[in-house]
Amino acid sequence: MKPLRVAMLGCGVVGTEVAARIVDRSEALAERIGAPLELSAVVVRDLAKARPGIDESLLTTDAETAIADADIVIELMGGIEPAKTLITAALDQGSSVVTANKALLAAHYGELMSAADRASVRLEHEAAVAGAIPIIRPVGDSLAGDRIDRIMGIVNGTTNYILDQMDSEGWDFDRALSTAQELGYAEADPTADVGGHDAAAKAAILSSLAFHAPVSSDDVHVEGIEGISAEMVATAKDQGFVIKLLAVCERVAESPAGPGLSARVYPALLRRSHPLASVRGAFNAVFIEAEAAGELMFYGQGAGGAPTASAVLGDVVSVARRRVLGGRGQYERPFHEDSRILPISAITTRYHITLDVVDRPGVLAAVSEVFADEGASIELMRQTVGEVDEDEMQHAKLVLATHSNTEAALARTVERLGDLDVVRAVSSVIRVEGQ
Ligand SMILES: NC(=O)C1=CN([C@@H]2O[C@H](COP(=O)(O)OP(=O)(O)OC[C@H]3O[C@@H](n4cnc5c(N)ncnc54)[C@H](O)[C@@H]3O)[C@@H](O)[C@H]2O)C=CC1
Ligand SMILES: N[C@@H](CC=O)C(=O)O
Ligand code: NA
Repeated sequence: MKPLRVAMLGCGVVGTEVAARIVDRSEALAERIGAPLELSAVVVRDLAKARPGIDESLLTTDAETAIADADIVIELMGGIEPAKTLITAALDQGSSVVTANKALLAAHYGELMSAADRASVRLEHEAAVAGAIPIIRPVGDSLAGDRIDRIMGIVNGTTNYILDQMDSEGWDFDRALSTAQELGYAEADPTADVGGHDAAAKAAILSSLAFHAPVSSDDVHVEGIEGISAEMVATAKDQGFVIKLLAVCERVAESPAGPGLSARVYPALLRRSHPLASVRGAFNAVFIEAEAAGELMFYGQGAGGAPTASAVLGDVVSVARRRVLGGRGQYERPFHEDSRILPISAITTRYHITLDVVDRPGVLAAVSEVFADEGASIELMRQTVGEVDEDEMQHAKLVLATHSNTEAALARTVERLGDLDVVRAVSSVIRVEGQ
């Protein structure tokens, strides 16, 4: 059978691994597809850069010609433009596209999927969420007959690596981040990882698929790990917790703002016995709660060249098979459910609040009064003796674990605690997830 021509756009950490495998595994891939794959072009920015293992004659800076000449296009350059224009051109001419670009998908999911639909081709993106872990197909296809109620996961390898190295090795933030970059886990601009935006893009894609409604990255409440200090990591550890950057996507049946969907990303405490607490390094894990299936858990490498290449190549085999067999496969489109996104203030969570207080009678009463006023309640309070300051005032550290309450009530409580005379500083506020 005639070879299927594959153009690859971008040849960095992931692209290098994908190109090498298309060549090295050509026989096995041809068997699985029913036709050989031919890497027809590798679009790069810099032709002079050494790329061991890649046939130099394939390198080009001319993306348009490479696409025009291809049956399948793999987009691994990242970013919104020119990726969006190039993918659209590929789809419009009838080529199937495989991408790992979550930033682009989370911003323009509906538009790009419609372009694929119009041209009766596929736009596959398994690598865009949780790297090597098969999660797009399970959520979008395998569970399409069920009702997904909640997804909670670690979906960013870089931040999990950073938090894990701080927790287990006592590394500082900067050292952990630069090592994550060296290992190929981080985005070209690592503030996307650290600021939670990469995880938010993944939460948007998962929410769209799980809830059959358009959810974009702008709909996701995002907090990153910039504010997580070595002290917070150590305190969490002392108390039997670990800090993880979590993505939570859920259907909320009741809230002060009514029913709706919530998608959010923030660092949170998990008990060390929680299954997500043992997710180390750049690994990811995703828990799904579905009405009929019950609980499901997916675990594996969420970042890095080779693991991501595995997901990309799975998609390449899938779209190539379809070209051989004919037919485009089924898409659910347009999304048919309401995407009423709830504000974070309407969501129910729990907080751990650490206060630096003056150690004198009446402190606990003042703190408790604020909680009572705001309708929030304390589950646990722990006080440890602090330092004596320059005014010879004895300080104490007060850690308060709250019961579940709305974010609005907890935020107001924290604000009012900070205004109390006896509170020198609100040292940290962090949510708690899991049992
Ligand atoms: N590195 C990882 O672990 C994972 C990455 N991804 C996604 O995969 C994509 C690629 O990521 P990496 O390989 O890590 O990034 P990278 O930065 O290592 O590679 C991107 C390559 O594309 C090239 N490029 C960018 N714009 C270009 C243009 N206009 N023309 C030609 N070449 C261009 C860059 O020069 C670079 O060599 C991104 O969308 C990323 O979000 C997804 C999952 C995991
Ligand atoms: N930068 C991302 C790469 C994979 O999606 C991450 O760290 O998870
Ligand atoms: Na995946």
